[in-house]
Amino acid sequence: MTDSTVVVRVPATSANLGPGFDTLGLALALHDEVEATLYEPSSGGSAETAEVSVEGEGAGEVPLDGRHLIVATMRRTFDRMGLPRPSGIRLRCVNRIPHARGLGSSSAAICAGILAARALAAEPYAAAPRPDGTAPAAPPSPPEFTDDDVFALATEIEGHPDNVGPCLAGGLTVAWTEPSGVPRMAKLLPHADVRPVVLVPEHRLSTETARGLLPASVPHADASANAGRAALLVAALTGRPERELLLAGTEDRLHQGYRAPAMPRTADLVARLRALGIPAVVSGAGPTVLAFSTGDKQDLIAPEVGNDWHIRPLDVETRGACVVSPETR
Ligand SMILES: Nc1ncnc2c1ncn2[C@@H]1O[C@H](COP(=O)(O)OP(=O)(O)O)[C@@H](O)[C@H]1O
Ligand SMILES: N[C@@H](CCOP(=O)(O)O)C(=O)O
Repeated sequence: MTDSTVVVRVPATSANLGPGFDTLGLALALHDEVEATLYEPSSGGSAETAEVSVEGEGAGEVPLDGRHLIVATMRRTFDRMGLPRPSGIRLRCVNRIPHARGLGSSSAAICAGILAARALAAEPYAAAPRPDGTAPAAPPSPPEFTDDDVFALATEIEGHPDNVGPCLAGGLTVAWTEPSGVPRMAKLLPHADVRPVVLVPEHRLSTETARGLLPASVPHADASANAGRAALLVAALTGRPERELLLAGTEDRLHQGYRAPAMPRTADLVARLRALGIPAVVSGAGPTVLAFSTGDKQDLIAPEVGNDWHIRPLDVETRGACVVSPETR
């Protein structure tokens, strides 16, 4: 059986955008690339094997075996598709999205794994034995695994849909959950004058830690304030951006304040930028800061940012995650 390979390209994302906790997200033109191959191990495939190489962000840190997030996600996707797991998965990862900074690296990895597995399931592959050692059934023809299925599985693994939505669809997404538990999203395109700048610190904060700081309930007045700001922000981002509207539309009372003790330098930088009239928020669960640069205030950002932070103006990624053939990489 010949090896089959796909290359998947996935963007960074900035979630929440201030008031849109677990709802709003924006795709950014900073990408990870993953080359995924299904192969038949020379040992004859007595067990599931994985070989991973990583270049760039996370190199020397993430596991290089079956615990790697993309490998684990690929196996889970084969399970979900009702197909036998492949016996060998080889990954070559080129990572540009910083880890644990609030730029959706885990969501990008999960989306990459699901899209790679879906694409590779379309070709014949060597399947691993069942856990009881018996031979797997011949892979049936791949089932229909829709884009909605991809979004639902990625949300299930990631735990929230606001990074997964823009990672898969590109642009600005509004995500919500149906009463049945099914996640949904709507995609919008921000106005071409929307210019995101991310301010990325060296230090990290895991999303899990940041979520642990949130209270179980919030005052009704705060929920109401955020609903109004989130609606305003969608209008401000999709129309010609006006700084005053972006500033008002990026106010939040639901998560940033509660999380500030875990990222005091981020909270301080957001407050200083906002005092200068620059719409700034915590990107995702932090500690990166996302600012919307408007021509007149752009030069005020750099002097506020310390030397150990990277200032990165990034375009909005309008297309989202995609499978590209290895030849056109
Ligand atoms: N490309 C990747 N390959 C393997 N693991 C990854 C990758 N990207 C993220 N991860 C895992 O996810 C963790 C970061 O996830 P998280 O705390 O949610 O932060 P982020 O805001 O970057 O998504 C990393 O420390 C790593 O364990
Ligand atoms: N809504 C989530 C977003 C987390 O984004 P990440 O990029 O930090 O993973 C949250 O605020 O917890």
